[in-house]
Order: sequence, then structure tokens, then C-alpha cells
Amino acid sequence: MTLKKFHGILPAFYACYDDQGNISEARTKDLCNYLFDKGVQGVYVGGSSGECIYQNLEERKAVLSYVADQLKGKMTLIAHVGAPSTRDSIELAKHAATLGYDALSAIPPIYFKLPESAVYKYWTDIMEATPLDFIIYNIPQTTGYTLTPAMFQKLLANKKVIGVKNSSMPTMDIERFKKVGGDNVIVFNGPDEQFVSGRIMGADAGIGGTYAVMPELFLQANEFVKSGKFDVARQIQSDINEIIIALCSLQGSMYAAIKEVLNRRGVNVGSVRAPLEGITSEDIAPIEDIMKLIDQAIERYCE
Ligand SMILES: CC(=O)N[C@H](C=O)[C@@H](O)[C@H](O)[C@H](O)CO
Ligand SMILES: CC(=O)C(=O)O
Repeated sequence: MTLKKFHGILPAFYACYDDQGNISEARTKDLCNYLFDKGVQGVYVGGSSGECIYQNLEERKAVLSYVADQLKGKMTLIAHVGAPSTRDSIELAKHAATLGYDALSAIPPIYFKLPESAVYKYWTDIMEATPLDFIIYNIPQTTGYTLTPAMFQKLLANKKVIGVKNSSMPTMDIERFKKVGGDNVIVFNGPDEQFVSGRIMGADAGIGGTYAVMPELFLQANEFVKSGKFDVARQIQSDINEIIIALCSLQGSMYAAIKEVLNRRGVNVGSVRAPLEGITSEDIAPIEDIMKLIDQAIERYCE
């Protein structure tokens, strides 16, 4: 089995809306084309950054279809199918399988605090519904469930489990999951703010919510890590973190800020869906500053 196709920089795909806030096929495809032109290795569709939690099943299925139409055969496609019920997750998983996605992934069950046996069964039931490979999603800060190395080991007994997208903050978790899984398993760095350290601690690749707004910088950071240029890798990470902190410090949500920046970079994907907050007039000046930070960092590191 080759995991090579999962290596590299895989942006988390954003929800693309029209001006009325409906899913837009045309804008979804524009974002696909932009990411293809940037040379990223794959996309993670319908996760947190895809605002999956605010979309109904039909909308989520449509997004999976539009992205596959545009990018199938051009890059690696991962479908996030986590949903409130196992039944809905299975429906999304079967849909992704018919579209030729390369792998599935899901957060653990949300809202009710369920015993670990229920979490295990949730992931296993999704896996049994299709022949696709599966990537566990560990994101304790939003789900309240913490994946342990022991649970990861138990899940790995199922050959469909090829890895974990780890979004917990300790990079030691990455090292532990890699230790349990070894070379046959892929570990993705989750927190974009520590991409470089995550890679050094053993992450093979990255999936991230801010990659698409500055793919050039993450692709370059990954190259610096691969070639052992750790000093400059640390510098680019520091510049990336200035940008992420600025994106998170506006009245509008981080995703609203990201979409405004993307618009200025030539891709209009609309705004965010409530209860996420859109940007305000006071956010415009800081967004101009963020544009400058991105342009300067690209000029500094990517020529
Ligand atoms: C908590 C959360 O959503 N984490 C994302 C996934 O790991 C990250 O990619 C963040 O979007 C990113 O690190 C910005 O904070
Ligand atoms: C990584 C991320 O932001 C997502 O789950 O979409």
C-alpha cells in the first residue's frame, strides 16, 4: 500500500457560498482551480473549515460532488463525513465512495459525551460502509474527545485505518501516534501554527484550515523541513503565525477573514454562514494589513 499520495500540503476546503448564502457550484469550482494552480497535493473537503456543522446532508453531498468533478485525478481527495448521527455519516461516506475519493475521515461523535465504546463503534460503522481508506480525526478542543495512543492502536487493527489527522496542541501526540503506527501509517499535522514543529516531531504531511489562504508559504515551509533547513523553516512559521493571529483577531470569524483575503487574491467564495460572524467595516483595514503580510512573506521565502 502506498501512502505517498497523502504526503505534502493538503488545504482544508472552505464552504463556498453565493451572495444569498447558498452553496455555489461555480464558486466551489473556482476555489478548486485556484488550489490546483497553487500546486497543493490534495484537499480535505467538508471538515471544520468547510463549515460542515452548519450544512445539511444534501448540501454536503453537493460540495463533495462539485470538488470531485473538478479535481478528481488531479490531486488527492479526502472527504470528511463526520455528522451528528452514524446514519448521516454513512450516507456521506457512500456518496464519497461513488465519487472516487481517496479516503474518508471523521471527527468523533459530537454534543453528547459518549463512552469510548460508542466512539469506536461510530468510526468502525463508517469504515464498514465503504471500501475506502479511513483517517481518524483527533480534535479534542472542539469535540471534547481525546484520542489516546492505545485507542489509535486498537483502531489500527482495522486495515482501513491509514492514519490520523491530529489537531491537538501537544506535538508529542504526533510523536506518540507515529510511534504506535510506524511507517505504514500517515500522521497529519493539524494546528497550522506549529506545522514545522509537527513535521519535525513525526508528522508526514499537513491538513490545515489556513493553508488555502497562503498555500505558497506552507508549500515552502514543507520544502524547508524536507531539506533540513530548520532555521528558515522556523522563520517562515513565525511569519505564518503573525498572519494567523491577525486573521483571528477581527470582529468577523477567522473564516470570514480568510474569505475576504481570498477574494482579494482573486477567488470569491462568498462569506460565512451564521452563527459564524461576517466581517465588519472595521475589519477592512486590518485585512489590508494581512494582505501585505502575506505578499511580503511570499516575496521573502518563495522566489
Ligand atoms: C481547531 C481547528 O479548527 N484546527 C484546524 C485543524 O486542525 C487548524 O487547521 C486551524 O484552523 C488553524 O491552525 C488555525 O488556528
Ligand atoms: C483542518 C480543518 O480545518 C478542517 O477540519 O476542515
